[in-house]
Amino acid sequence: MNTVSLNSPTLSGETFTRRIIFPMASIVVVAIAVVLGFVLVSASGQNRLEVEASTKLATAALQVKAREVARNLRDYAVWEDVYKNLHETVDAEWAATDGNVGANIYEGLGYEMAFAINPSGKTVYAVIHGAPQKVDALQVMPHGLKDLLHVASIQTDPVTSIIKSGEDVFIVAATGILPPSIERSTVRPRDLSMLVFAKKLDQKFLDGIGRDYLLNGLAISPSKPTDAEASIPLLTQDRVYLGSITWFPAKPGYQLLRFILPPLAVALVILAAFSLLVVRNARRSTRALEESAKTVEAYAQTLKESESRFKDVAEASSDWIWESDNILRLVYFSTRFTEVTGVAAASVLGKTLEQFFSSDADTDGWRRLIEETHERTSFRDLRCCYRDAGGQTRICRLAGRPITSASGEFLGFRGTATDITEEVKAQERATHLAHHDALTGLPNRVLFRERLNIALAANAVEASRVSIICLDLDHFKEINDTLGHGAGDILLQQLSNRLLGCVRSSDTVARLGGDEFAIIQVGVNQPLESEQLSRRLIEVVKAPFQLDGQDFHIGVSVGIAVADTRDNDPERLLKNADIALYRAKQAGRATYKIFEAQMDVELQARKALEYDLRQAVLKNELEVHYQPLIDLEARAVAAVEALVRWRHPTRGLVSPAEFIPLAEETGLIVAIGEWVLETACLQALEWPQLRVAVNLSPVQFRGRELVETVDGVLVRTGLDPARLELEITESVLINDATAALEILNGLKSLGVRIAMDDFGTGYSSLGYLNSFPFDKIKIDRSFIGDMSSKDKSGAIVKSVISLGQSLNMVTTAEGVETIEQATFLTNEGCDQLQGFYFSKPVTASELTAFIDRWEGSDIMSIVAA
Ligand SMILES: Nc1nc2c(ncn2[C@@H]2O[C@@H]3COP(=O)(O)O[C@H]4[C@@H](O)[C@H](n5cnc6c(=O)[nH]c(N)nc65)O[C@@H]4COP(=O)(O)O[C@H]3[C@H]2O)c(=O)[nH]1
Repeated sequence: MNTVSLNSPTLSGETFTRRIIFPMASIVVVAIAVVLGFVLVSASGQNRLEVEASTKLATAALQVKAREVARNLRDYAVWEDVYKNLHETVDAEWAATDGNVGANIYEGLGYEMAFAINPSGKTVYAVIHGAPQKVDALQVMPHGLKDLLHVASIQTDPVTSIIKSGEDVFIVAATGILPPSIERSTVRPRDLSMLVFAKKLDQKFLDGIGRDYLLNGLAISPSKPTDAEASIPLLTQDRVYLGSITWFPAKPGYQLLRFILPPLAVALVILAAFSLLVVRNARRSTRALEESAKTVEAYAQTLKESESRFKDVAEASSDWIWESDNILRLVYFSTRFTEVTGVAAASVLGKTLEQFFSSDADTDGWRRLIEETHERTSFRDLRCCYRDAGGQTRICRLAGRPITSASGEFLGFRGTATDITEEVKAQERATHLAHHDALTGLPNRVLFRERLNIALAANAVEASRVSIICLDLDHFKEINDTLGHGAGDILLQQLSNRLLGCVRSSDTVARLGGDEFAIIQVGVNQPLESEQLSRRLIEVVKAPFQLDGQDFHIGVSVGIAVADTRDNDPERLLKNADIALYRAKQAGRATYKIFEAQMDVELQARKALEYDLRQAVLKNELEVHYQPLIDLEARAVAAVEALVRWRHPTRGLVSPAEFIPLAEETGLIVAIGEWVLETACLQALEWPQLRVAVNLSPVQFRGRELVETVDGVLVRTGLDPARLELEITESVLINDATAALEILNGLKSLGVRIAMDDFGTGYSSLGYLNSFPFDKIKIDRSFIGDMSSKDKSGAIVKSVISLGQSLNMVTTAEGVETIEQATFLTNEGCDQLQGFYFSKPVTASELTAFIDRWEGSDIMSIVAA
């Protein structure tokens, strides 16, 4: 048998090389390759995970910002005043007023552009950098805006997109202008005007996101991102590529490589040199056996050094390395362990993996750790918890693989642990932001809907225990307008705390947007508990709010809808609560209403009537009737009162008492009032000897343009202002006396006459008669009707007539129906009579016939007869 001995003179260099050097060199090369491979894979894995995590974070950040734009936009789009001033009529002056859709959009909310676009696609209002401009939005954003508007017109909620304008990229949100008082189903989507907000993705904006979300070097790049950058593409609605948002993610893997690769390279070079040397020596002579032995020793030493270098490098990485024995007891930690955790390795060595690592509530990492280690299989990316030296729970990501002996015997596990506590916290922060309102910290609409779904799912089996309580602040806008948005924000924060103080921990208080709040209440005794809560809410909101060191009072209207176990649709429940809220507001605010099916029926009927009325205005179904006013001194017709009528295609002639309140509520009265005024003035040209009286609604006094409107009508029709008499009621003066008096003085300066209508029915403050020189007092017909049955009414009529005489005002008695009333009023010195006794309100041609009939004769002979 051939034996090989180191001392054997027969061992040739070739044999030595073949038997000793090649196997050894191969082992070393393979070992280094394995280590190198492991390090490279682990480094690139770490880099990839970092890029993935930061990409998710950046995407979530952009979505949060887009939702913020959409939320802000929605707050404006559901605002009644925006509907009135940018859809029904276009009042650019109103819109440009700070606090409406003017400079505050840029200065307060930071939107570079805002547009209102009417249903035909025309930009009716634009504000750029806070200044109103006459531009076409579709030209400012030629690519993408049209598509976005189309999508917005078929969506209930605002839609957002990335759109390029010139060289700049914007987050653009669009939605239809539609206040909650109008049911969406009654309006065709293409008839809605669109409100558009645009937020520029400029460097300042990106720096803000970068700071909030810990993203380094966030920027917009039109070209392809470099390898060092992570990116998310910016795509329009129709997926056109506009560029990318790029940033520099941390590269923990590269750091590891920087430490590991140089010593490994050195080891390789040394190994190669050593191998060459050994081979050359072996070839030369067997005498080198002794030297070879030394060389082997040196080689072993080099390997050891290499290992120790690897160990040093491993210790320098941010992760720590652990090892367990075959019964899963921890037997080794790299020194990084103590540096990262603060825990002395000795205090943990000997504990099992299960004893040291514990479960992370959000993942099943720990359970998998138990399974994988018992299965003796490799694992990675397991999220587990451990306690640091301070007893704080930290989260780490574990990777490990089994160690086996050459014979395949299981020796234990070896692996790495990465502390990801900060990364997890950042992700949690992003999730929180997406579900909570940034100002108040309350759940936002998204979380509210999630909780509502959960509550209703539980409710389906238990009984009707869930209710939604919708709240809307009364007069919040005035606080915002007078004290500014900062004060409004403080008020909302104080209010949130008060609301939270009223509910149980099982209830949810959410801010749905603007001054809109909603509560999910779970109670056993509904609707009693909701009513009790609503009373409490109204009480706590009534208490004064401290703003700028002063006390401010607001109120809240509350709408309640209780879930029905048979019908658990959250959408419908919210809508019902909204309807109840609307009814609460109608009922005089600072009150609550519980939804009843009848309310919906009434609301639908009201909406149908409102729709018909809008159509009536467009289809010219309105007409003006005239009622004569008899002058008792001239004993002839002195004036006519214009009274609007609606000739409804199916209902016939509808009385103004039915539709004027609705027209006032919806603002339609402004257009109707101007039309009546112009029609009556034109008609009056045919009755040159008569004055014409036209009713003005208190709503027409809210806008400041009434004087301009009346002046315009007088100029257009050419009617002598002295022949026009405007009738107002006391309610005009009650709302805002100072502003109303300013408008009345403006009207008076045009030369028209002003009459106080329905005198006696309101507050009848004599102060009003003092503060403004009315030309006429009209005694309400209720007093005239009661004169015969109640002495008191007769006395009131007498005193009003003498009041008019002493203030030098004409007195007109309305509603004269009998000869007795006419005789009494004549005897008491009343100046004018109006009523069915003489004529009902009739068409213009019928009135002409009436005037012709009495032309030249004493009309009071009717009374005498
Ligand atoms: N029972 C009885 N009623 C009499 C008699 N004489 C006149 N009337 C009614 O008394 C109302 C007088 O108008 P008003 O007090 O200004 O009260 C008006 C006015 O406040 C409002 N209104 C009518 N037209 C307009 C309009 O163009 N603009 C505005 N803002 N309001 C209008 O609707 C109210 C009701 O109008 P109408 O139904 O036309 O009712 C008219 C008229 O038909 C009578 O002898 N007996």
